[in-house]
Amino acid sequence: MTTGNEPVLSVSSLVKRFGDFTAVDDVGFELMPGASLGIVGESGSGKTTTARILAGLDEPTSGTVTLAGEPVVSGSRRARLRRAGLLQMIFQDPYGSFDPRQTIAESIAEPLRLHSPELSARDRQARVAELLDQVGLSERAGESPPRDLSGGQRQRAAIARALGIRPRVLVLDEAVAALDVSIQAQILTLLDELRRDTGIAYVFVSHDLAVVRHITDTAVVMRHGRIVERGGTEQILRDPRHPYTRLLLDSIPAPGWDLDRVARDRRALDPSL
Ligand SMILES: Nc1ncnc2c1ncn2[C@@H]1O[C@H](COP(=O)(O)OP(=O)(O)OP(=O)(O)O)[C@@H](O)[C@H]1O
Repeated sequence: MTTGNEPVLSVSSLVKRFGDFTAVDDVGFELMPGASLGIVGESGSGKTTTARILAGLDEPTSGTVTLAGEPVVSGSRRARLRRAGLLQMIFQDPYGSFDPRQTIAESIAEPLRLHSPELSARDRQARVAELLDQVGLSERAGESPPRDLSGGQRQRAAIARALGIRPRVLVLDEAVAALDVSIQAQILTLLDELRRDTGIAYVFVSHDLAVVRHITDTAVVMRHGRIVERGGTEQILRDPRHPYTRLLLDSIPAPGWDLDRVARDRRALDPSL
């Protein structure tokens, strides 16, 4: 078990190769209980591959992941269950992860059955009701199949399902990218509240710096599989050190945005372009 002073998640010297191609190159970071870390970078920078390794969906070529003080090992069902109990992942579009034949409430109950077999049917039902309430979904939404829910409601349902087993870490991969801006704001506010109320920690993968600014305290910037900058999110965004981070910031359309300058800076960073 970890205490408040030990990281709930440690990632060290992580490498992932696909054939000759290195998608993740010597990545390391730590996450304290209740903290929120952003992983930012352009498409193809290795963010999703890193997130998938954390969740056990991909095996690293080398490197280690330690969760709640325990080195993560792959293999047995027991080990997978243990990892899932500590760390859950939320994707951009959770639609495919819901069984279309089940109601949302049934989908939320499923992991409880697996991870908390001691719960009676009645207690499980009560826990599902509590989870729906926690993420702001009505009882009626709980009785609906996933197709009847909006994108924002489905993301709330995915969060409820992930929270059910009380994980220590939630990895969110572009979790609000597919939502309208106003719905994005609602989900981000919900995530803020949940973090405050439960002490859960987030790894928040996003290409959207405005979103990362809202939801994270610290961030790492990835480029070509490597971390090129790390630190407090506000500080990185206010005073970026690496030219690539500056380029990411300059690429956000804003009043006075200079497309030519962005293109020039990009060529300076990547002469092959
Ligand atoms: N299974 C795979 N086989 C081969 N190459 C892969 C595989 N998965 C990812 N890659 C490559 O690894 C690189 C990093 O991909 P990754 O999805 O981690 O980046 P990303 O920063 O999350 O980008 P995006 O936001 O577009 O998903 C990309 O060049 C991608 O093509």
